Amino acid sequence: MISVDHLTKCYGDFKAVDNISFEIDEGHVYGFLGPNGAGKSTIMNIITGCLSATEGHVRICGYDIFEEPYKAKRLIGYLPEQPPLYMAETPLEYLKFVGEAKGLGGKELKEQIEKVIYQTKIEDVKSRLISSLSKGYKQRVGIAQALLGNPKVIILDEPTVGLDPIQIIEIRDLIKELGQNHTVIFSSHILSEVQAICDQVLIISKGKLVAFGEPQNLEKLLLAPNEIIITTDAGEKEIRRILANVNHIVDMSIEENGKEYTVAHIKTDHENIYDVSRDIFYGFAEKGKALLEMTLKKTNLEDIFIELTGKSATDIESTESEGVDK
Ligand SMILES: Nc1ncnc2c1ncn2[C@@H]1O[C@H](COP(=O)(O)OP(=O)(O)OP(=O)(O)O)[C@@H](O)[C@H]1O
Repeated sequence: MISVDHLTKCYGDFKAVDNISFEIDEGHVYGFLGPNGAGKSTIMNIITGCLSATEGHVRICGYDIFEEPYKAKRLIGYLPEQPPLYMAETPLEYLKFVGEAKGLGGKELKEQIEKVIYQTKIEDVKSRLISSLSKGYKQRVGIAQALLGNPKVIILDEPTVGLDPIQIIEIRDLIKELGQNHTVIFSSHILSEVQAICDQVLIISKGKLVAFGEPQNLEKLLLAPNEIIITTDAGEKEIRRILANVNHIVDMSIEENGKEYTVAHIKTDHENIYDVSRDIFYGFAEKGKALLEMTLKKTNLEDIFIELTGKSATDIESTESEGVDK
């Protein structure tokens, strides 16, 4: 349904999104999880056609967002981080305005407005000025405008930020409900939130996609080793040739130190690092090159985990063993 292919976005010299690729299937709730500044909003703004990309492609149901923006954008409803609300209007007036801008009119517009007001539970406030509504209700009005036109995909950028705990629960429930009839993508920097709502989670850090998987495996994904360090007697060119045939390598750096061996740091997004280390082993064996040493290491994923949860792996282990003792 959504295909993101080698997407990169630079702001001047700064790479906010770095060569990201992923596929989104129909009918699930996807969470973009990452610390502040990870690049979540930038990716969402590009997917929705609000921002250009430096490199790469985004296709919505086969339509390229840059080449066929009209067809692609009709399939998406978007709530940006700052909801584009007109404070001096009522939700009814605002939804009429947005609906008309989306090409709706007459009976169809009236019916759709009634439907989104019902779905987002804003019936009681529909005739009050938006400026007088609580943050939670303003967010609901923002979601209502995204639903107009019945788009297949709903994209919500940090929809629970700034809400009180009760409003947060209500918006999370609403997202789950929307997931029954739409493909929903939302962003968050709260691990427990995406664990509670999503079918699939994409973890973004420093502009890179560092993990993609089911929420129940998230902690495992974040705490698993994701770097393989090899020492070999092959040279840099040969290493690159061999590793080009190994899947799930997302990054590598090679130190050729002028001695008879070379050290390569290889990063992988595979949830089972042994599948990757096995392929590397056979790749070198096939070419008759010795692997003198191979080490598996956790890199930045544990730091991301700590940033998202405030807990370290040791905290998690001690909580688990406390649970066992009881
Ligand atoms: N217009 C811009 N010009 C320069 N840098 C930008 C611009 N917009 C975003 N950035 C930078 O790009 C990086 C990614 O920003 P982005 O807003 O996409 O992150 P995010 O994951 O959505 O974070 P947050 O949750 O804090 O909004 C940040 O370092 C940010 O400062």
